[in-house]
Amino acid sequence: MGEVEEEFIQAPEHRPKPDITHAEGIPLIDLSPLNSQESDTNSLARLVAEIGEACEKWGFLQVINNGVPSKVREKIELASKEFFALPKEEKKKTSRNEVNLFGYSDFEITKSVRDWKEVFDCTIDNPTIIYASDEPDDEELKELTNQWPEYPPDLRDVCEAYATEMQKLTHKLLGLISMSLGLPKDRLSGFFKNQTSFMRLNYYPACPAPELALGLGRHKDAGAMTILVQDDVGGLEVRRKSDGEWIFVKPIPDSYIVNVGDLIQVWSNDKYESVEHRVTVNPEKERFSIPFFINPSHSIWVEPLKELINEQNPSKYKGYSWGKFYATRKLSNFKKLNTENIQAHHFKL
Ligand SMILES: O=C(O)CCC(=O)C(=O)O
Ligand SMILES: [Fe+2]
Repeated sequence: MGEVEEEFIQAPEHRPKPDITHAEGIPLIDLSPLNSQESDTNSLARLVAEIGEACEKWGFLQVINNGVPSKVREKIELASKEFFALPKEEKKKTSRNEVNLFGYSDFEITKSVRDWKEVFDCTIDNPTIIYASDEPDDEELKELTNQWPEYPPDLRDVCEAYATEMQKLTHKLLGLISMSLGLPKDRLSGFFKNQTSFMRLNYYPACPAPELALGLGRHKDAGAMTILVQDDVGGLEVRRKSDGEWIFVKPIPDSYIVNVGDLIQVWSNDKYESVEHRVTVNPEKERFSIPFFINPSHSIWVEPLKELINEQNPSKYKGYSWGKFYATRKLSNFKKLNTENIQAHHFKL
């Protein structure tokens, strides 16, 4: 076991399997009905039904003809490679810390095991408002802004251009998800005014012990929804709802992977579940990915949507403050936790 340090080694039951199962099932959804001006009501209704089915059966889907220009994606992928290729001392000039929660880090722990990765985080709203502390009664707020490295000099511009495109895609998807729940198109979008959304550049270096370590341990995304772009190396695995099997998500050029996060699970009162996923590493190849985490305002109280609950389908959650949840999560990056990190399922009734 000497090939990687102890802190990266997963317990035997969480190690990747040598024979990966390829996902035929993760639905591939064509968003072109949204792009044409006079798209007929039938094609839109079909799209809404496909989205609903994917959210219910998989919690994951991939979208093509998504309206995101390839150039915007190519530029951020290139800039990300340039940034992570820099010497560690250079990258560490933008290290995130308890004051600056956004920036570079080579240290993240998921479910008590260290991930084989480096990240660069930046927030979307400038500034982003969050609660200053995780104390329930402390109303003090603080403003978060980004730190940008000197190299590559265009990193800020390409991230901002990418974020603009992701916002457009976010609102298309939130509209489709709302409609698929039988709700007005704009039912969810209001939660995202003064959002706490952020994006991350992920770098998974080649790993000498891919059978022992993971690039990112099993987890669910705590926010509303995530839109991810991955390169052609592959490594993302999703836990299939039907049988709990880990399924490899095959890279598809120009597609974006979308997954339901814990908040959509709560809002939909468990109709759409947030699904576990993880990232395996490769002995020869490094891998890059870019998740865009869509999170509501710190002021949002999270609970099942009233229209979706009734006597037959009572609320499955007690409400919680997104802002306090988020502050607890963000600050926990800088604390050594002996207990499980805060999770949406802790609010289950
Ligand atoms: O790198 C990936 O493919 C997945 C990343 C992810 O799940 C996350 O950062 O939450
Ligand atoms: Fe994730």
